Amino acid sequence: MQFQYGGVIMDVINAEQAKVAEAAGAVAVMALERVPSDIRAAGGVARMADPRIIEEVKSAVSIPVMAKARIGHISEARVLEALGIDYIDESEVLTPADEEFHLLKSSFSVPFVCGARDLGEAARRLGEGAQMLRTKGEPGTGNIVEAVRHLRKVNAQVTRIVHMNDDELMAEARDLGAPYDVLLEIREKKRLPVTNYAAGGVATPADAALMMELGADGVFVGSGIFKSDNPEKFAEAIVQATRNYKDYALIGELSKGIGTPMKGLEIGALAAGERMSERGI
Ligand SMILES: O=C(CO)[C@H](O)[C@H](O)COP(=O)(O)O
Repeated sequence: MQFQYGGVIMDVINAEQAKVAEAAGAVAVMALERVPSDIRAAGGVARMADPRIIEEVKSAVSIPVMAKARIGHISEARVLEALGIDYIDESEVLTPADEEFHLLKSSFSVPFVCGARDLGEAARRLGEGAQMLRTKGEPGTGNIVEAVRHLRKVNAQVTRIVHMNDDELMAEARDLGAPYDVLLEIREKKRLPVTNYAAGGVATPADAALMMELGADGVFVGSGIFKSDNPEKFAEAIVQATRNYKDYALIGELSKGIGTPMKGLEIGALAAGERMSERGI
């Protein structure tokens, strides 16, 4: 299953939030225990959500339901597969279970989305069988700067390999730590072979529009909606802004009096080890 161009996927922690997301026009919801800014605040180990909550979310909406498993946590992923979830996010937002190996996603019947900061990470996740990508950004910060950095980087690297000959491509595969056949496919298609949504730090309608402007196929939003002071309004405005990202007058209207966005975090203020995007590379 590939998600539509211009779609928004929203993190939700219960059935009530899932209904808000569906009513706003989200193309899918992501069930998790806490949104990333609350995961940061809580500290400790972040795990797969309670299956009961996942089932409640599944019963509350008719759009696809995703859920997160820890990186390399084969058993969490198998449990989610058995629950009949539509997509699994092998996510750096949760505490990694395995610091060396990602899941062999091609051995599952359920599709996976994975995060990447650059083309090497993206190609490795595709080589393992991911069927959707997302640039990582820095989740739970409400700060778009890392999402911009990662999206620009992946796109620049794709553009670079489109112009390479076969010898150059093999050396690039070596340098990126990327499977050669995945790079061949990207060169042939002149883009990533799967849908790539931007994630991590989208906090306003204009942030979502910026991701589309920079070439994302859609956006993931978690904290930016449910840690704002008006989740319904933010959810609707972010969906509209993502779909109509070139309609700047509309985005201005959507942003008027929308309320207070989530409080953001300066990336430089994060202590060593607090960057979720550095997990699972
Ligand atoms: O991991 C995710 C995507 O799969 C989260 O949905 C996303 O990163 C949320 O970040 P934020 O809370 O900053 O919107």
